[in-house]
Amino acid sequence: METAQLRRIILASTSPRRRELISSLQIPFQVVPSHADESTPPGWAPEQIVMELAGRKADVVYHSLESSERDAVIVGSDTIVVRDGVVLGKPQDEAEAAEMLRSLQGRSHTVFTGVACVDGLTGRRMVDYRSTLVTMKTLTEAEIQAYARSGEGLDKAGAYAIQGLGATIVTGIEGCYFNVVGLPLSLLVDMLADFGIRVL
Ligand SMILES: Cc1cn([C@H]2C[C@H](O)[C@@H](COP(=O)(O)OP(=O)(O)OP(=O)(O)O)O2)c(=O)[nH]c1=O
Repeated sequence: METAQLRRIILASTSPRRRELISSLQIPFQVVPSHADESTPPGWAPEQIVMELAGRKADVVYHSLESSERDAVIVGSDTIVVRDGVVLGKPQDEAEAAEMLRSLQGRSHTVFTGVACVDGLTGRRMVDYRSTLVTMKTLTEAEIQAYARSGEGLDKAGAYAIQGLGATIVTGIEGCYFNVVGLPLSLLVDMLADFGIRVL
């Protein structure tokens, strides 16, 4: 019997989207919310930001584990939206959500998600990222206001949710869809395989 299959996965996240996405792997996992500091110095490249924050989220949970809980691989993840080199995180309120949508509509932007896996037993880490190009249709001011008012984008990077009503304002994507929703599953599966966890 492969001992590898006995390893647990801990998702270091408060995000219901990530929980839902990881559940599609059909392997058992546990969720432990991670409250890592999410500030980064100015001037960092998008991929550097998301890999650092994904790593921090996984590390916080790794360091909180009792020694008896260590037979696990801890997964952390972070998503940002980047338009013309400007990093957009989550909007503070409806007004900022509308402002973000105004800057994203009628053009393309890139969504970056970092993924970190930490071996709870050895502390070995692996961090990587994916980027996806998203094109949004041209929106009227009334449509921007209506979407912002829906509240759907308030806890999402870039103030929209491609998996929700936001699907109606996205005209196309290039790259991994799941990366936009917050967890690039094909990347995660490759990383987990490196830690001895096989999905297929
Ligand atoms: C662009 C986009 C982002 N998002 C989400 C993914 C992330 O959950 C969120 C970006 O915030 P993150 O800080 O990456 O994650 P989080 O705070 O939701 O969860 P945690 O740090 O505890 O893991 O935006 C969507 O759900 N749909 C989208 O279309």
